[in-house]
Amino acid sequence: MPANAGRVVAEVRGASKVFQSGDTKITALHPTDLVLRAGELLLIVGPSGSGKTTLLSLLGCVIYPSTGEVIVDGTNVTHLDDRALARLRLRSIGFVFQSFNLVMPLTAEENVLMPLQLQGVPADEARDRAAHALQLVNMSHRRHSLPRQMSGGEQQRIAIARALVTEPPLMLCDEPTAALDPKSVDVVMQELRQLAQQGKALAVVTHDMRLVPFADRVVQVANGQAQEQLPGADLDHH
Ligand SMILES: Nc1ncnc2c1ncn2[C@@H]1O[C@H](COP(=O)(O)OP(=O)(O)OP(=O)(O)O)[C@@H](O)[C@H]1O
Repeated sequence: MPANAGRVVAEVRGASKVFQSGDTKITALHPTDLVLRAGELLLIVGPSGSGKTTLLSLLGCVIYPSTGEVIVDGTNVTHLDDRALARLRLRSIGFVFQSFNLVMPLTAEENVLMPLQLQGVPADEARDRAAHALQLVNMSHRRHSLPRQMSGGEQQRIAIARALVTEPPLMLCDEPTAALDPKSVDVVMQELRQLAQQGKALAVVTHDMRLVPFADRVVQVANGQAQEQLPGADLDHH
């Protein structure tokens, strides 16, 4: 077990989100409490429009809560300005998306180098760290490939390497397997599981109930209400 296992990496305390569009207010998420610790993979499931992405966006410091607090990597983000929030995201959070979001004209290695270049890491050190990240997702042999020369599963593993190269304690994944064939789903989820075992905290939003066996904990969101499922509970299949 990694030394940091059990450390609280992200916490949502009574956080809610209300979106105002014209005269109407939409409560995307009712007040929610959630603690995410190092060493665990949390799955966030629920039907379309239920509030999953809103919860992930709060954890990701992409939006501010309407009420309550969000604490990431020891920092209460509620009162940070946009720039401080962006710095926190770059330092503490790795994002993985459904559509990989790789930069197409760049090689796998160049994509993984990008966050380090943004952080101003010296070139030699950056190359070593990118090589290590590619090794962690077993993609060293494809470092010179362009995204279009790789399968969806391979591209997602490069995206995971890019997310973890800055060594963030928190990784947030939005439908990371939605564009993948079943075999690649398995490979990608194994990679994410392994990262949890190495001490990262991961939250994964999905519609896909087949991912449940890879999770340590499952939170189900319905109509903006998040509820933690007890292990072995019979989950609604949406
Ligand atoms: N920027 C916004 N402005 C107004 N309403 C929003 C905004 N973002 C989300 N919503 C609304 O909040 C509710 C929850 O949305 P959210 O994206 O969190 O759902 P979701 O569970 O992630 O859905 P999906 O699985 O389809 O991505 C929805 O009713 C949505 O229309």
